[in-house]
Amino acid sequence: MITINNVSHHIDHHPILNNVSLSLEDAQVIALIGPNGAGKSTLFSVMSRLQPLQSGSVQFGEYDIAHTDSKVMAKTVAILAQSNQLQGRLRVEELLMFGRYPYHQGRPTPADHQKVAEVIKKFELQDMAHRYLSTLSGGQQQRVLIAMIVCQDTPYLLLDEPLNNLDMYHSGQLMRALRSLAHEQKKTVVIVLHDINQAAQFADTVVMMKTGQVIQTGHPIEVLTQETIQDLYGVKATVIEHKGYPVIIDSRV
Ligand SMILES: Nc1ncnc2c1ncn2[C@@H]1O[C@H](COP(=O)(O)OP(=O)(O)OP(=O)(O)O)[C@@H](O)[C@H]1O
Repeated sequence: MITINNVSHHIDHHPILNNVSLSLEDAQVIALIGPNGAGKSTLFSVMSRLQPLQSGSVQFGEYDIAHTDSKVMAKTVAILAQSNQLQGRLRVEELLMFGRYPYHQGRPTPADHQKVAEVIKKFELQDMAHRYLSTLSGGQQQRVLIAMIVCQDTPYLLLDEPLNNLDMYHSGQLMRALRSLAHEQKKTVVIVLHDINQAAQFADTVVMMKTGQVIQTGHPIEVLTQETIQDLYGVKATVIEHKGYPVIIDSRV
């Protein structure tokens, strides 16, 4: 369970997060959606301790982020930030092994090699496993970064806009892989998504944020309505249902 209680955050006296409280069950895919500047990345930064917690509390299972050792946190929460600099002189499999660092501390064991091999297969990276990161396309680099996060094998994963640069095939493949991590391996996956239809199709829970506040939380079919889309984005949309999940069409023409 992720428990966020009354988290507020200011930057230079400007309120960025305003009393955010959330209780999110484990073993599900949670999509965090909302307009640009809503505070999604800031919430992730605070949750993953990239920015200090100014007020309130955040707990991942039994671990309160304010009182948990960094080594324990590294085995509890993994984050993909919105922008990442990759060291080009590393090969793909070396980067993935880097994700295992909290376990091997620089001396990989057969179990670490096995985990890396498993993730390479799951994310269909076999053809590029030996290539240098500098030779990969933007979308390929993004897929490799996500695979590294998954190698970290934490119960909680926070991914900020993981579909950036991914084509239709790889977006769907990634969302399915994340869903299988959540439902089969009982990981809790929180993803910031701008593609509202990916959230509608693949998330178990949607959290809507606007101006630093959570305005709605629930199953996609309950919360992704014409009214909430209008409220969230100021967009007039048509919402239809397909196989039990909503499909949102921008009806401004
Ligand atoms: N270092 C900073 N200094 C000043 N303002 C900041 C800083 N970082 C973020 N902000 C502001 O905080 C607000 C929330 O930003 P944040 O990046 O969390 O939004 P977001 O919901 O992730 O947006 P996007 O969808 O555009 O990535 C924005 O208004 C942003 O301009």
